[in-house]
Amino acid sequence: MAAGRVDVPRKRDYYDFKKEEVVRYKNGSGDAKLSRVRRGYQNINGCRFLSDGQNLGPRRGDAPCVKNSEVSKHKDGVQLPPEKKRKFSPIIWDLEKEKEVRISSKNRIVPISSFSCIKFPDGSVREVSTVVSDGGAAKHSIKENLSEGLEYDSEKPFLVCGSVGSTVSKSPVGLSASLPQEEVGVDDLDQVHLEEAELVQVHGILASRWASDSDTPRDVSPSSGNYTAERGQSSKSSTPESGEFRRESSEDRARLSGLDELGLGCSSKDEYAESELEDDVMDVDKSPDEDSCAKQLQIEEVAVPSRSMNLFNSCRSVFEYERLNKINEGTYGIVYRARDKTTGEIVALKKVKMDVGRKQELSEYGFPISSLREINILLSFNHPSIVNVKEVVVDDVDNVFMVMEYMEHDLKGLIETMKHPFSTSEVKCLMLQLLEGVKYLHDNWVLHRDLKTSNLLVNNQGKLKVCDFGMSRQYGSPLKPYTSLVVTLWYRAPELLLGMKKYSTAVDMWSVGCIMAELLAKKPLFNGKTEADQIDKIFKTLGTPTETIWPGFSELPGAKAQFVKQPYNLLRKRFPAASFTGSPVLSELGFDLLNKLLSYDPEMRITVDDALNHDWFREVPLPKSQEFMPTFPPQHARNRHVQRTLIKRKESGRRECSRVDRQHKHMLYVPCQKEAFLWHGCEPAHVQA
Ligand SMILES: Nc1ncnc2c1ncn2[C@@H]1O[C@H](COP(=O)(O)OP(=O)(O)OP(=O)(O)O)[C@@H](O)[C@H]1O
Repeated sequence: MAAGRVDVPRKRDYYDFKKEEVVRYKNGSGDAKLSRVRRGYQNINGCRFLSDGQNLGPRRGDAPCVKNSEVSKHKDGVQLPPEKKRKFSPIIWDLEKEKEVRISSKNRIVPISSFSCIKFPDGSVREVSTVVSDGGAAKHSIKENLSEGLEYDSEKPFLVCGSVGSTVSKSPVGLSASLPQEEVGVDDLDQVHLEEAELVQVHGILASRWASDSDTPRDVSPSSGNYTAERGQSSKSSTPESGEFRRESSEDRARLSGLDELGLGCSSKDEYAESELEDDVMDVDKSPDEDSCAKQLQIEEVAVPSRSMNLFNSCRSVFEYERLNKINEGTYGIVYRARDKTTGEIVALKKVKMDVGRKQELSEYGFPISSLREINILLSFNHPSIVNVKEVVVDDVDNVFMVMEYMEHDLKGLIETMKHPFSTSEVKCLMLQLLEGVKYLHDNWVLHRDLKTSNLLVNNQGKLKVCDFGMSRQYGSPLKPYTSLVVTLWYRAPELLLGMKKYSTAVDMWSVGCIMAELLAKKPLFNGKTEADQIDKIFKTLGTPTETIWPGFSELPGAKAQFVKQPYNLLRKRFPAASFTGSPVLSELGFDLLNKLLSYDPEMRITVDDALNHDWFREVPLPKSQEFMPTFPPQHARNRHVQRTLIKRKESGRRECSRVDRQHKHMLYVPCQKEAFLWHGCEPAHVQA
């Protein structure tokens, strides 16, 4: 944690129920703090205060109260999120800027200019517009002194504190640094798009914690390309950046060099860090000056020529890799195993699907937004429990591939093929790694929103990594309404099923609970076929919620329906302490954790930090160490086994695979697809999927 920063129990600050609101107030000293009014008390820095000032202390399970003096403050005394460690900062999507930055799917050229507000060492904030035309040197002008009327001195170092990025491209694909906030859901892509487009109307960036973070600094800075990489893990960046995974070309460098001469860059890392701090505060309490800066600049943007930058232009070619076999296919990507021709390293190549269900994304933005989000987030993240994306490569027909570290299995496939469930100590090992990954996401203000066993990769070294960030998004304070059409049905939290729009990290924790149960039982916990069926299954096991156990439940949009009346929580029956019937057994502590992960009230649901500290991980059997985790034949080998079986069948004259081995059903699933057969020189006509 950075000096002066304090971890705050965020989930308690950002929920939005009818009876409680996240509010900001200013105390006598002018310090603005996040607080919440609920059930007669305010939550300030983790302590509950009655209206008469009496301190009730922290809530059950909360960390001790934070003293005011310990609270990290910026100039307005606003609490700051804990320091985040990243490879570098992700792009921020700004719906407000959508029109300016929208990528035309036809010509893929987006005219847009960039600007920045700069903060001088003396504290004054001024706006600088930057005009970079193709091939031309950068020109910029100081539009106005926004705060104190000080003279601009280009010799002085300064900090850049806010901007709207810009980017353009020609082939193969153009991407914008300021991308809109629409969501891509699993159920109905278009609907999700429209829904979030409507809901997240204004201030895409500027209104959120992430919003006001600077991007143009790096955008316009000559060191922009290297700077973020250099900062590496030490950067808690909540900043949008254009061209993050772009390699800086000599042309770009030349184009940007003029900015350097004029001092348009961060002069030191420390200053940059300070500027980020500034941004967080600006985000929360944006001054009219800053507002006017933004407005002014929006007008400016229309008029000035654009800077042209192609994010994928200098990507390596996919032909640097030898494609070995198809691993799996998801909704948004086809994943192949491949070998780096130069190093011989085995990698996974995820080809971004540009077709199915993505028409609207393509016509609107020229590139699937969910894939861009995934690329952006994964490139910026660096954690042992998050799949590592090494680079992005392109082919000669505009296909984009993510090059990821190769993992032999996904948990879903493993669970389906294993004869016996994981042992308790193996489940603990996997759960700890999963929770570490989720903690990293939540600490970095990202919701995964699609945690499920098929998105958890496992290798033969016993490592677990979270993948598939197509549904993930950044969140902040205050919460904004997001689509509830997220998370694959079986792992979807009840608040999402009931239509809550302002949700937060608890949705991921529910999914973690479902995953824990699945690991123990070797089958999904709630496998509903429709949303109604899913709710029904949850209520039948956990009991129908009431206002008492879930305050605010009855006010949720979906709560008006007639639900099954089941007054008891029957979860323990499915996970007894001892069993003679083959049910998965779970100790008191294990059940306590599972029960807390599956709490109805998202506010009461256990946080990732508390889950990681749960005593279940400290009781025997202790978590197995990774090196002692069982190994399994890799998926492609299992697929090859199935291929051989199918080819044999073909050779023996059988026209169809009439008998599908239940145990290997999932293996058959992949090779039964046309592409896999063509790959292996087979014909799909001989196989029934
Ligand atoms: N790095 C990897 N190494 C090995 N296999 C992988 C890797 N990444 C993904 N896979 C396999 O590909 C499958 C699909 O990947 P992924 O979930 O990223 O695609 P998707 O199209 O986003 O899927 P979804 O339909 O869940 O949205 C995974 O379930 C896993 O089996």
